[in-house]
Amino acid sequence: MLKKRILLKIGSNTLTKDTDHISRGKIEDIGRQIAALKDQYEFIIVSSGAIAAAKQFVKLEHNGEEIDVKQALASIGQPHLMRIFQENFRELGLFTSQCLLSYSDFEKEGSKINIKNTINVLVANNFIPIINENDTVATDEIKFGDNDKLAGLTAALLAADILIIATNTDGIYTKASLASNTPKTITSVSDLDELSQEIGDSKSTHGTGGMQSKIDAATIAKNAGIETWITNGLADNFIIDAIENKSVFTKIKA
Ligand SMILES: Nc1ncnc2c1ncn2[C@@H]1O[C@H](COP(=O)(O)OP(=O)(O)O)[C@@H](O)[C@H]1O
Ligand SMILES: N[C@@H](CCC(=O)OP(=O)(O)O)C(=O)O
Repeated sequence: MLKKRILLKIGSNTLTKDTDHISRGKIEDIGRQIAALKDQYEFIIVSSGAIAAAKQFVKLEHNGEEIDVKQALASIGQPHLMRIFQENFRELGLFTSQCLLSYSDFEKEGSKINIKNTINVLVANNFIPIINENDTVATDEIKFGDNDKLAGLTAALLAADILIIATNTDGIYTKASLASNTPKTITSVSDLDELSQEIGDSKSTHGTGGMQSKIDAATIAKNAGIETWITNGLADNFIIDAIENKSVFTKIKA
């Protein structure tokens, strides 16, 4: 049976479960679901969380918002993040690998071919590629920190069937419901311009992109014929529940 390919993007807030620490429990929850689904689905992960991982181990002299400090934190945290993935996934019989990519790589035909070939070899050999931005070389101009777009570009390049963006809300809420503090999810939509009208510019503690960047990622996916699901990664079993339609999330049709 031909497996469906899922590109799973995990935001910093999902990985930390909205705390100051990377949650081993959440990484285990994700691994357990991937293991349960592995006969029908193959997974490629885009994971944020390098900066969040570093903050749990170090306090740099300048622990500010400067781009070079964030880049240094990402460099410190990325190996810790990968170690946590590796330790938890190995217990479940899953193998992981790391790919660090830059936006500029998606502008070079040669690099795109290499990314595609490498990841296809990894997946064919049952390794789960875990992708993050190559934060050391990223610059302000190419919008450092926004892994949603990276997930959209990767899903398109690797011809995923579904792009799942895990965040800390039950998908995208209507603006009116947010204003009245009774969040109501937009469950199915195909007009992305209409959807953008519903978005506020708020972000959560560790997040960088906010909801608009998830819609930008969905736009890239849609143009490549890929459906996007925006799901609540804080919930246990969120991937399987979305597949089985047991949870409330936003489906952006291709
Ligand atoms: N219409 C909306 N529905 C849901 N969340 C929204 C909406 N508009 C803005 N947001 C904000 O987007 C945040 C998710 O994006 P972000 O903080 O970047 O998280 P992540 O780390 O998962 O990428 C939500 O926590 C919320 O504050
Ligand atoms: N690439 C960096 C920043 C990514 C980030 O925070 O993005 P997101 O949580 O998807 O809004 C990291 O791994 O910490």
